[in-house]
Amino acid sequence: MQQITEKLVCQVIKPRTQESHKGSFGRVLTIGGNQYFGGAIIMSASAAVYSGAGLVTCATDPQNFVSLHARLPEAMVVDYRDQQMLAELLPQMDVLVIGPGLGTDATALAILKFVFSQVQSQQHLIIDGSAITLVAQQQLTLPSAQIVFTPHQMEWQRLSGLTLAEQTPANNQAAQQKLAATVIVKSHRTEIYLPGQPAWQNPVGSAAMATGGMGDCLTGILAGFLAQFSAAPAQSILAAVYTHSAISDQLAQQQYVTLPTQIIAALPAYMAQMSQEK
Ligand SMILES: NC(=O)C1=CN([C@@H]2O[C@H](COP(=O)(O)OP(=O)(O)OC[C@H]3O[C@@H](n4cnc5c(N)ncnc54)[C@H](O)[C@@H]3O)[C@@H](O)[C@H]2O)[C@@H](O)CC1
Ligand SMILES: Nc1ncnc2c1ncn2[C@@H]1O[C@H](COP(=O)(O)OP(=O)(O)O)[C@@H](O)[C@H]1O
Ligand SMILES: [Mg+2]
Repeated sequence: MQQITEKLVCQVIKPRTQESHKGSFGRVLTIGGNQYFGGAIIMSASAAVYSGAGLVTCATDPQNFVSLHARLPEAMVVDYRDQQMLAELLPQMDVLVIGPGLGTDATALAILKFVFSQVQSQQHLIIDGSAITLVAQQQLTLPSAQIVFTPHQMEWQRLSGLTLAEQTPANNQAAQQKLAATVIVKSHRTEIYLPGQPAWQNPVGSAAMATGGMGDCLTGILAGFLAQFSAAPAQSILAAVYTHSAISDQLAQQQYVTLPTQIIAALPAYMAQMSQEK
């Protein structure tokens, strides 16, 4: 299996063009966070902002508006039940994230179906957490879009029908081809299945990352990278997966556990470091 390298990350994270503005670095909408899981979508939106997305909006339960603004005043908010507002916002977006903390109730399903009905074929759609569970349970037809699934092994079992023991590279690749989407199967050594490519493995990361919210954080990094490094989406996806774990490894030199919020805070410095390496 091909291993992602730091060199690949440096090829993606380049110094920014000075003649630029927030519109140059992409628009992201993160959708999720019910009344119980607000933290998940706050971490996703935060990771998108801290990894450099130009403009980030968060569609969530209004109960999360105050905490989101307190943590992340850079983000705009919208009520995820407000279909009229969502219909206006969606076409402006380069990247959509759906699922962190969305839950699997009727409200969540209605939001997911609405987003599937509105997304356009050129838009990147990152499907995570509860949204993966809903796609699997409800056997939803996937829309035409640039889809990236980010399941952990249990979510991948729901989506692919493969038990953990059956999740071999060959079986995973066959299941990914059936879905006709990019699939990031998250584990200790995460595997990335991109359409038309041999599989990739992430060689970095450790048990210091085994904390709730770590995958929510990854969705935001993926969104930030896809939004601003839009010329090479496959490379951006690989670089985002590596960056998430490499930052944890740096922090883990001094820490027993590395929190998603600490990885988010360290994103700008890590990206500056990578952008300066030859
Ligand atoms: N602060 C928050 O608001 C948080 C909200 N979360 C949200 O909670 C919802 C449910 O997601 P969960 O993942 O907790 O629940 P799931 O029911 O989808 O899966 C969790 C179970 O899968 C098992 N598992 C097996 N292999 C695994 C692997 N490689 N990685 C992770 N788990 C593995 C674990 O034992 C775990 O108990 C999602 O929408 C998620 O985004 C979680 O991200 C946790 C933090
Ligand atoms: N032991 C580990 N070694 C390396 N990476 C890990 C380990 N445990 C968790 N991770 C990483 O943390 C993330 C967990 O994602 P996920 O289970 O979706 O978290 P959550 O839903 O709580 O946000 C994945 O990127 C996974 O690869
Ligand atoms: Mg998750």
